[in-house]
Amino acid sequence: MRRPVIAGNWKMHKFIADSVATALALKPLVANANHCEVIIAPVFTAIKSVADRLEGSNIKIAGQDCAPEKKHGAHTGEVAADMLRDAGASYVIVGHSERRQHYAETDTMINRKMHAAIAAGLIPILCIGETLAQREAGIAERVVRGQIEGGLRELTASDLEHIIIAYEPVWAIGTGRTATPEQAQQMHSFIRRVFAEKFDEEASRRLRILYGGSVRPDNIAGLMAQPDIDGALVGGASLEAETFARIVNYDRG
Ligand SMILES: O=C(CO)COP(=O)(O)O
Repeated sequence: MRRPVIAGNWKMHKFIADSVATALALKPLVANANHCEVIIAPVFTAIKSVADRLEGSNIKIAGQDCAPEKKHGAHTGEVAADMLRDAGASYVIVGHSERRQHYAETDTMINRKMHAAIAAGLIPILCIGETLAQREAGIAERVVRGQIEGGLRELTASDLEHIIIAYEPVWAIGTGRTATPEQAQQMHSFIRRVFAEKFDEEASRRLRILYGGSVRPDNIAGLMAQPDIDGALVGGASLEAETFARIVNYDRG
């Protein structure tokens, strides 16, 4: 059985005080959510404050990105994976489409970040997904396969045990246009097949694949009912504690 993961990506939102207030409001609302892992990803500057206030709770912290370098050094503006860990994070989002699109992150760079995250003891959440143009051109699967192969290059079997993949079709992010549960399921099942083919059948059965892109309280249950959807990476709807808690506490039938 794969334990579901519901993660909130706060992107570049919230000052420290608001981050802490949202986290503290969320805490009692998800305290009984034993069916899943609950993760929030605040901005770098708020991680330590949020982590301190959530200590002992069932909410875990993710960074939104990390440096590709493992060793500390002259890398202005970067935050090392072990620094995130030091601040209280146990997960890190890697290769989000906004970083691929707006900050020119390549699969090669994303692969280095995966290695750095794992070396620091963080669980990386590797984001993959095609653009609308790629879907319309009929190359969505080819793109996703390339992102899996590129992103996971030279990871060992034991590394692969610990990663999470998030399928986030770019056309569904922040657009209100969610993939249908069937569209998402189709790609999730493809991702699991590629993973089994490239790596190992057994690990592919344990791999958790999250869906991201306009997830809301009213569409989460339909997505989670699909056999290969193991959770969600939520953007906009994770910013408000009450709304995110409704997603975490989705109707499990
Ligand atoms: O990018 C996302 C999560 O990483 C999804 O964002 P939205 O939920 O706002 O569409």
